[in-house]
Amino acid sequence: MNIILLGYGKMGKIIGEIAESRGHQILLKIDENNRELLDSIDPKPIDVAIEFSQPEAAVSNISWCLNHGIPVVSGTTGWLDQKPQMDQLAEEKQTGFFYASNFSIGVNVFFKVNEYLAKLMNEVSGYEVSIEEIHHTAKKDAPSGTAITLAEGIIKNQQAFTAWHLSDQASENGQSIPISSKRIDPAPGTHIIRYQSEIDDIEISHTAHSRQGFALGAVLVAEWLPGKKGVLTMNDFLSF
Ligand SMILES: NC(=O)C1=CN([C@@H]2O[C@H](COP(=O)(O)OP(=O)(O)OC[C@H]3O[C@@H](n4cnc5c(N)ncnc54)[C@H](O)[C@@H]3O)[C@@H](O)[C@H]2O)C=CC1
Ligand SMILES: O=C(O)C1=N[C@H](C(=O)O)C[C@H](O)C1
Repeated sequence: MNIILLGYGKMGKIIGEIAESRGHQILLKIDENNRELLDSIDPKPIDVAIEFSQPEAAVSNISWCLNHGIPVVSGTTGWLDQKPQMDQLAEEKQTGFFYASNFSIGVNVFFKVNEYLAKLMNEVSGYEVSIEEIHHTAKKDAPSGTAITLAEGIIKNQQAFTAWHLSDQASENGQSIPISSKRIDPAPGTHIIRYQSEIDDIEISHTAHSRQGFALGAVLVAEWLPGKKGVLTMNDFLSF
């Protein structure tokens, strides 16, 4: 497959290595310093784009791909207020658009465990829920996209919650899940869900040991996406 990388930082570099090791060709590596190359490239040979850039760059990168009919896998976090516009563009252009806050297969198992635990905890009283995420100090957004997905998984399954908030900011109401964001090098990504009561605590966690799992997941999705149309998610890709 012919791949272009939009964003060639920590993630783009590992994705490129994994893609090449699986026999794919990287036609172009775009970062903030060579973006003008997109104006002159011939889009026809491109099978798929993989976009891991920065919150402020995601929308223009994804729009460029969809407007040229190029399927795009995006993992950039921190821009989701504009996702509805990108979803609409993908449907209009009938081009595959796949976003996930976390491409690690292990984290996607963890998302399901979180939803199941939230359902169980809906039936018991006396516990307070909270989320903690720990990432490296270069991370630009807080909370992490993964922490937001975890919060959404709890909100979907627990009547008591309608929102989330950063724990160092005031919450608008009592129906909001606190998320604490810690920045400690070199943490690639740790997420913890805690239910605490007077009597005991229940805790589940996922700890990434490197960025390998995120990058491999993105390449596997990029191999699967070409030929599919419109908005797709991990629920379409995974069989569980
Ligand atoms: N969904 C997932 O599984 C994961 C998502 N991420 C997210 O991916 C994004 C990138 O993460 P890292 O590689 O660690 O960041 P990084 O800071 O190492 O790399 C970002 C890259 O984007 C480039 N860039 C900036 N503006 C650009 C533009 N207009 N067009 C193209 N490239 C541009 C920068 O030059 C840099 O090369 C972040 O939003 C992060 O939260 C990170 C790991 C896993
Ligand atoms: O910026 C990162 O590094 C990561 N970002 C993603 C997020 O915001 O959830 C995924 C992963 O945790 C690493």
